[in-house]
Formats: sequence, structure tokens, C-alpha cells
Amino acid sequence: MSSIVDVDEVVPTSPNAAAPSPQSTRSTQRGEECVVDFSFSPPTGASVVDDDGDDGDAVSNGVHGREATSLSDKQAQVKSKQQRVANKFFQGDPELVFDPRVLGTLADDAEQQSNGGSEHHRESQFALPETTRHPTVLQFSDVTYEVDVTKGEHKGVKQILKGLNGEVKPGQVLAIMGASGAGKTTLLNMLAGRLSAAGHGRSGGSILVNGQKRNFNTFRQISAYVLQQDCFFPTLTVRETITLSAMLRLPVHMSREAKLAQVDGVIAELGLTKCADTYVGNELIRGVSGGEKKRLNVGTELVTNPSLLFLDEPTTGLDSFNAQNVMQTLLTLAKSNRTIIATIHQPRSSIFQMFDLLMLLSEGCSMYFGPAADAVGYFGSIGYECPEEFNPADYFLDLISLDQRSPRAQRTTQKRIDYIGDRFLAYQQQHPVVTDVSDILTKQARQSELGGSAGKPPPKYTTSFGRQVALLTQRSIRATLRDKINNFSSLGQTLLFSIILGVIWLNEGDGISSNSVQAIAGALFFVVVNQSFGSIFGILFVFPVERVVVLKERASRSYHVGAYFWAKTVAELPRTFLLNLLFAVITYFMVGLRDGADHFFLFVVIVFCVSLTAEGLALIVSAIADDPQQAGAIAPAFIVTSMLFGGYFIGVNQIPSWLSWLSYLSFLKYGFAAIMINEFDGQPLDPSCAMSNNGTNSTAMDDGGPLCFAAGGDVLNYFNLDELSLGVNIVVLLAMAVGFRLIAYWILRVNGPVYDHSL
Ligand SMILES: Nc1ncnc2c1ncn2[C@@H]1O[C@H](COP(=O)(O)OP(=O)(O)OP(=O)(O)O)[C@@H](O)[C@H]1O
Repeated sequence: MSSIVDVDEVVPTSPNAAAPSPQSTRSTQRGEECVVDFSFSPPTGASVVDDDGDDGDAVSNGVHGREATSLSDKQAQVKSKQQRVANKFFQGDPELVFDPRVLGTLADDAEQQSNGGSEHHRESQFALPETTRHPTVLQFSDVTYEVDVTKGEHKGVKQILKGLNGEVKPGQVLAIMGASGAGKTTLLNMLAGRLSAAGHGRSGGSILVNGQKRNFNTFRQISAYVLQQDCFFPTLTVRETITLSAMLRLPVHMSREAKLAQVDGVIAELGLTKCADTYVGNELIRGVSGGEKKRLNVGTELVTNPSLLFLDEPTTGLDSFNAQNVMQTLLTLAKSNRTIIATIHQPRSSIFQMFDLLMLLSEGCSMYFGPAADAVGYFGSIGYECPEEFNPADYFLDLISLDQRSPRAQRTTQKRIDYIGDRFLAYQQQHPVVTDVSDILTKQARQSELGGSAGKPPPKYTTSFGRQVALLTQRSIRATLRDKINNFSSLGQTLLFSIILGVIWLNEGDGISSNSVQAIAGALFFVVVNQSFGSIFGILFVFPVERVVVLKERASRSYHVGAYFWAKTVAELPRTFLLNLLFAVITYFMVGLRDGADHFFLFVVIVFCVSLTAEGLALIVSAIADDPQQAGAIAPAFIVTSMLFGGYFIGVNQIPSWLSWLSYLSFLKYGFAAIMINEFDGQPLDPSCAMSNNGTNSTAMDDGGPLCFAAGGDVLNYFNLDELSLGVNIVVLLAMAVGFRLIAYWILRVNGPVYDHSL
């Protein structure tokens, strides 16, 4: 036998190599010592076949109960064997040699390590309740995902995930790492049952939960997904946000007190007590810190007491201290028998030490799956020894990232990635990661929580529709009342425009005559346009932001989208009404419109209906658009069309017949017609006009002289607004307000998340 160990001879001794007991793994990773030993330690149970054929047991890590405490002599031997392995391999191919220092990615310094060590080893001050759910083991085998690329130079089938395997048990934290575009989010979404079906991708392989294929209704109830983006209502407090999640998603049979106690528990558990009554905030409203927001994000999911928690880059955007705290929280949660899977981007070394399991992905292929503590040893065994001063996470990412800066760099890095992938594939073929879970789960655990056939399927939503409406209305009212910026700007605009309008047309309506008809008609058209604009932009800049929260909440099946619509409409009615009332009072009396309380109140009703209809239109635009900018770009098309066919600039009978149907869609036309009828119908104007027009038609003279109207009816006739009665115009407006909302609701519904549930 050769005296040099070949990389092919690096074999583990245990079939369960990649699935150690969490406790034992942690004992080596998170024991009392802060400094983790990154010296050689091949994948769990792996050993190096030495010269005389024995299996080098002394390098096994503590997973098998043999604590790697006396590392010195044997490890030195092993290290030298590793070096020989690497030398032998790389002698033949210098392109595979990798020196991370060349990339300038120096590891986290020693200070970080020692800080991190002391931070993450400190005991949690919170008493953690065990999850009441049964423990959950998630296994995935040969998972693939491919999409058809129909555009660009890379047309064809794109393989995004290429035969991935893994297993995560209760109490473990699996970190999925890889360069950008490696497939981390795709894998996480697939495991969480949140892979969008909109991409028309094809998935393959198998995903088992407690040894069974998933029933997604049940799976959704035992699992939770924490999105990368922290999207919340900014004017709700941390406690209110978590409470709403609890009230909507916890079982109805739980008492209110029990739910509130659970909220308190989560707040304490996540270290949010100090900021529990602080607004969440956003760019404009001072709120909680980034780290607290991230923990709130976890909290809104955790309150449902899931046994399986998925997190998409929970530390991204946080400073290293807050990232460390969030990870500490996840560890603590895992200890209470939860199964945690997270994608992680560039963790500092102290965070890396917290993972139980590590999956390294590159271009959809598995580069490593196994205990995180063993990764350094494993890579050492295939010739990639992580320098001691390096953060292993940085080292691995450098190692498995494709460098596309030059053809040569691309070729070299691709070769290295292929080699590492091949090595891991060979290793994995000998040592499958998916094990038999029957020993850790009772039959009841498998069936009662996840069995597809056992028992009645759980309802789609935990709470009734009525309860959802009540809870969401309460939230919307709170959010509306506390949105000071929006409220003050709406109030300011209402005062400003009503006063401007009042000053420009001051007392124009007093002693109304034929001469003042044009001016009054202009003022009334301005009224309906102004109220529409105010309502439209009030929605356009708020709703798309809110929609992101709604989509997130719908994805977790918190409520029916119809409940949200009801709640929003009910909550905003009083505000819309009050602003319209204020506007009406100022303009009506400054302009001196028609005398009579009935006309004034009808005026209020009409402007209110116009506002409601405009809001409905804005909801449609917002439901179509992805963000406020897009909504702002689409909205003018609707507004300008409505204005053009609103009846003021051009009469219906003057519009080309093939375009005249558009006037029936213009809500402004109905608003303008109603407000004009209210002002002019039955109003005597200038009797002499009837005489001058021979009593037949008292509208405008054809010779270019001033318009002359004998009575209000002639004004309506002149503007072609006498087609429908006042009541019918108001009813049409109301019908449009409802119809527009229904259309927006429908768009939101069909645009809602649809997931690929084939695995
Ligand atoms: N539906 C799809 N159609 C086409 N390409 C897709 C689709 N979904 C994902 N991809 C591509 O698959 C690759 C993996 O995407 P994924 O979002 O999983 O990567 P990632 O590792 O999470 O990256 P990042 O860290 O940048 O978020 C990317 O190149 C992405 O562009």
C-alpha cells in the first residue's frame, strides 16, 4: 500500500455520519470553551485511512462520544497526512491550489472570535417553553429544480438545484450557505413549501416530514417562514404586531388570556421587552432598531409555536452584534426542540460556530452537508486546509464561489468547484445523509401532526371570517389614527385647496345668474377632480407598501384577503368622510352655492361618493402595481381619461361615437353630473334668455356671444348632464365604488402567492 493517503481513501466509518445527535454536536461546538478547534476533523465519523490500513479513530469528533480533547499528537499526524493528500493531488493540477489570502479575505480577527465566544455562550436569560408540537424531522433526497429560460443568451433548461440531500432533526440549526445565485433561497423555499409556482419550474426528488410526504395544510400549521424583508405596519407597536399574529393564527379554542400569555412569552424570549410598546417604525417614523425588527419578524412567526422554522437570511442587514444576537435567539429556540433551517450570508466566525449543520451550495450543487463543526476537517481532508487565522465561513465561500472576472479565473474556479462537488458526491454516495427517523418519533407524532390521511383536514384559516374582519379593522383604525404624517398632509391639503377654491370663486354663487354658470360649473368640476386626486394619491402612496405586509400575512394563511378589504374600507370610511365634510363646509359657503340644507347635505354625499369611487380606482391601480412608483406611473392614465370624459371639457354628444363608451366608465362624469344637478336642477336663472332663443332652446348663442340660460335645466342640457337623475348618478357612483373594490380584491386574489406543492 502506498504510504501516501489518497483523497479517495477518506472514508467515514458511520452511516449516520452527517446526522449526529444535536446534543453531542453542540457539546463540541458550544461547550464551555469559547475557542472552537478548527483542526482536522472529517465529516462525522469519518476517518483517514492511514498507511497500515487502520481508520484513524483519534480524529473522530465528539459526535460518537469520543471527545476530541487530546488532539495534539494524533492531530499532528493527521494534519501531515492531509498535507500529503493535498500535495499529491495538486501536484498533478496546480489550478486546484487555493490560497484564500490571495483574495484578501482575511478572517475575522481574534477579538471577534473571543467576543463571539463569550456572547454566544452566555446563557439565555429567558425560560423557554418547549414547543407543544411534536418534534419534526425534515429530510430531503435528490431534490432538483429546473426552469425553462426563454430569453437571453442562456436559453434552454436551467438547473437551479441539482440533486440535494439533507436531514435536519429537532434541536438542530441547519445553515445553508453559498455564493449569490447558488440556490439557497430556492432550496429554502422548496423545503418550506413556499416555492412559487409562477416560475413554471419543475421540481423533483422527495421531501419527507417525520418520514411522510407532507400534507400542506398541516405542514403550514406546524411550520413558519421568516422572510428576509422586515415588513410591518410602522405605526403599530411591537406588542400589537405580535398580538395580532397570535389572535389571527392561534387556535380558537385557546383563551384570550392564554394567547396574550404566549405573546408575553415570545416578547421575553426574543429580548423585546424593552421595546414592546415602541412603534415598529420606518424611514419616516422613529421605531425599533434593525436587530429588534428582525427579532420581531421571528416573533410574529414564533408566536404560533411552530416546531419547524425557516428563515431567509435572518442576519442580513444587521451589524455583527445584532446578527450575533439573532443567531443566539435561534439557537435558544432550537434548544426547545424546534427544527431550524436558515440561509445565511457571510456569517462572522462566532456565528458560524453556532450552526449544528452546514450545507454549502455552489451553482445548485451540494459542496458539503454535515455537522458544521466538521466542515473544516472535511475540507482539509480533500486538500483545502482552512488557515487558522481565517473565518471558516469566508474560506468556504471563497472556495466555492465562481470568479467570473476573467476567463482564466472562471476556468480555475469552475474546476475547483467541480472537484469539490465530485468529492462530496463520492463521499455522500457512500454515506447517505437521510436516516431512519422511526427511532426518534412516535407513531402518534408522525400521524397526528402530519399524516395526510389521518383525521379531518384542518381548516384553511384558524379564525372565522368575521373575527378576521374585526381584528383587521382594529388594526387599520389604529394605523390610520396614528399615521400622523398622512393625516396632517391630508388635512393640510383639504384646508389649502378648499380655501383656494373658495377664494377664487368667492361668492360666485350668490345671486346666481346665467353669467355665472360657466364659473360655477368650473368650480364644481374642480371640486370633484380635487376630491378624486386627494383620495387617489392617499391610497397610491400607502397601499402598495401595505400590500407587501398583506402578501406576507396571506402567505402564512393569517386571513382571507376579503377580510382585509372589508376591514380597510370600514376603517377608512370615517376619515374619508370627515375630510370631505370639512372640504364641503369651506367651499360650499365661500363660493355661495345653492341655498338649502338639503342641497348642502347632498353636496356632502356626492363629494364623499366621488372620494370612495376614486379610492376604489386607486386600489385597482395599487393591486396591479408592485410599488408606489409603478402605481404613480399607471394612475395618470386612469385619471386623465376620467377627466377628459368627465363632461366638463367636452359633452358626451361631441365625443366620436367609437370613443363615447369611455364616458360611461368615467366616474368623474357621474360625480360632476350629480353635483351639477344638485346645484342647477329647478333653479331659475335668466328668463330673458328664453325669449332671446325663441323659447326653444335657451342654451348658448351660436354667434360667439355670452352663454345665456333661462333655467338650471338648460345648463344641464347644455353640458349633456341631464341623461340620468341625481339619485341614479349617486347610485352609479356607489356601485362603481363597490365594483372597483371588488376588481381590486379579485386582482389581489389572483395575484396572491401560489406555491409548488408537488414535493
Ligand atoms: N423562476 C426562475 N427562473 C429563472 N431563474 C431562476 C428562477 N428562480 C431562481 N432562478 C435563478 O436560480 C439561481 C438561484 O437563485 P436563488 O435565489 O435560489 O439564489 P441564492 O443563492 O438565494 O442567491 P442570493 O444569495 O443572491 O439571494 C439564480 O441564478 C436565479 O437567478
